[in-house]
Formats: sequence, C-alpha cells, structure tokens
Amino acid sequence: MKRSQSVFLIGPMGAGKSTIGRLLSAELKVEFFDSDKVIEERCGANIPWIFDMEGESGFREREEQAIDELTQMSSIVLATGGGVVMREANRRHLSARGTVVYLCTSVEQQLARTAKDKNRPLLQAENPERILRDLFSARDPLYREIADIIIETDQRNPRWVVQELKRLIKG
Ligand SMILES: Nc1ncnc2c1ncn2[C@@H]1O[C@H](COP(=O)(O)OP(=O)(O)O)[C@@H](O)[C@H]1O
Ligand SMILES: O=C(O)C1=C[C@@H](OP(=O)(O)O)[C@@H](O)[C@H](O)C1
Ligand SMILES: [Mg+2]
Repeated sequence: MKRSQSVFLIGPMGAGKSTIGRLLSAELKVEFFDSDKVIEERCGANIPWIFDMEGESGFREREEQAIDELTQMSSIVLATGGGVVMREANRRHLSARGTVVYLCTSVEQQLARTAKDKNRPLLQAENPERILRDLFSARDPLYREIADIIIETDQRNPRWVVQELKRLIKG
C-alpha cells in the first residue's frame, strides 16, 4: 500500500466499485466513500438531474472537486465513478495518493448488472452495449495506466473479490 493507506477503486460502470468498496471498507475497518454519493449529497440532487441541468461537463467539474478532496483523506476506501479517468488531474491524484485497484468486467456483465438501474444517464440510450464498448476503448488504457492492482470480477462474487483484494493489498 502507498503511504496514505487509502484504496481507490476504478473501472467501468457495473464493475462493482460501489458494492465491493463498501464490503472492503468493512473488512479493512476503514471509512468508505463513493464519489458519486458525495457529489449527490453536496448537490442535493441525483446524478441524472445533474446531467440534465448541468450537462456531463457540469458533473465532471463536481467530480474533479470531490476526487481532489477525497483522495487527500488518509486510510479510506473510495469507489469512484467509471469516467473518473477521463480527467488528467483525477488520474494524477488517484495515482499519487493511494493504491489504485482496477476492477475489470466484460461488457456483457456490465450490461447485465446495469440493465435495471436508471441512475446512469450515459446508459439511458437506445444501444447501451455500443456505448459501453466505446467507453471501454477510450478508458481501458487509462485505467491500466494508473492501476497498481488489476482484478477480474466477471465470474467472481463480490465477497471473493474482497478477500482477494485484502490479500493483494496487504501483500
Ligand atoms: N462481482 C459481482 N458479481 C455479481 N454482481 C455484482 C458484482 N459486483 C457488483 N454486482 C452487482 O452489479 C450492480 C452494479 O454494481 P455497482 O457496485 O453499482 O457497480 P459500479 O459502482 O462499478 O458501477 C449491483 O447490482 C451489484 O450488486
Ligand atoms: O462511466 C461514467 O462516466 C459514469 C459512471 C457512474 O458511476 P459508476 O461507474 O459507479 O456506475 C457515474 O459516475 C456517472 O453516471 C458517470
Ligand atoms: Mg458506483
């Protein structure tokens, strides 16, 4: 683990960052933050509303601010949003301030895991599979660029992933 002892989860929508982050923080007995939830609480509105009113760029501004603050805390587990790596400042902060874990998942699993959830504005489109594939092409190299640990979650349940992560982080 890097000096701050924090763990930052990155990866695409449906990779399990929010789910695994919560479980991992309980296992490590540290505080948990989800940058999406922090943004929603601060704004007093949900993510679809922010995208509607401020556009994706408005959301990204809020996200950059939240990431800068949250990554300065010590010993936390942080679940980020899938688009966090699109801004260079976010990549720099995540990479310098904690252990970055890339949760990988196939587009098929992402689709299955996100199908019923209306809280992801980028997927409320006619062809979410196409969108997920395009996002994967743009973002996978950026996730890899800053990852200290890469873990495949496709055929694994969240509890297995948490135990594996605990082992890798401590090691
Ligand atoms: N490893 C996994 N196996 C099966 N289902 C999972 C797994 N990880 C997450 N899920 C489920 O997928 C959905 C999306 O997970 P979530 O944690 O919100 O992903 P993210 O924050 O990366 O977008 C949730 O319903 C969650 O229960
Ligand atoms: O991939 C993205 O650009 C986004 C992912 C979402 O978070 P999850 O990855 O937790 O779904 C959320 O930040 C927002 O809807 C945008
Ligand atoms: Mg999430």
